[in-house]
Amino acid sequence: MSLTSLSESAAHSQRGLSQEWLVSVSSESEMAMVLGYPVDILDFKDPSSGPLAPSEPSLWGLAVERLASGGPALSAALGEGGEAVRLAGQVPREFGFAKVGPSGCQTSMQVCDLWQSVRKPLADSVKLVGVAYADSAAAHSLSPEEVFSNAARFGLRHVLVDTWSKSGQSSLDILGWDRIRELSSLARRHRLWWSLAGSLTLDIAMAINERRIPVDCLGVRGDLCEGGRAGTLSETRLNAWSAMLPSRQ
Ligand SMILES: O=C[C@H](O)COP(=O)(O)O
Repeated sequence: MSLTSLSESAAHSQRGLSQEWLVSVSSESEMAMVLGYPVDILDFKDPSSGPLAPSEPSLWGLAVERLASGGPALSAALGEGGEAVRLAGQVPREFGFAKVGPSGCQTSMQVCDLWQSVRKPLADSVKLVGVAYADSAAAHSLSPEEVFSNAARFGLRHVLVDTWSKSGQSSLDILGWDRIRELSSLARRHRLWWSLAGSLTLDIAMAINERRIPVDCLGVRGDLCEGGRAGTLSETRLNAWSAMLPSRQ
């Protein structure tokens, strides 16, 4: 869909997005820009270095200073494996969430060991989010269904489905509607808050709502940028998404 038709459909549609909205930012200036929009979760990552690559921890500290008097919940991408374990202790206790990638974890024991190692140095106030990759074979990781079940058994309350390859294929392209609906049921059954991300577009977000699939949060980066997810955030695209969040206008 072109940007013009995107804005038109947003402006004229009676439909809206009912989920929480997570937006990933990579710099102080992007953070400042996004704070002008009705974002629920401000997520920090370095999109040019991988699906879940961490931004500089100094940016986390700046966010805490900037949002001392309130604002969206803060989230830090910690990367995968050992990198996440090393960084976990630096996540400020004011952050709401820390996300760890499961690439290379091909058994329940491996993913639970990773969560255990990351959770230990995390402040108690920071909720650990178990990430599942839609393209799990490419990431050499457990499937989203397996991650959800393990997360529930391990005691996590938050999971996020993302894409590992960032090849342009969305989570929907990879999983299809039936599997997304089943993941939704699985999350409900396990009482997990779940977020869907992975090259989501506004069209996909609207289709999720039209189909009334219970997703708690939609995570976005690429569709808000000019020049791909490693490019720059676009006010036009942020406006188009915001216009679909009528309850928060
Ligand atoms: O956590 C959410 C991700 O940053 C989504 O990134 P993406 O929309 O570029 O796949």
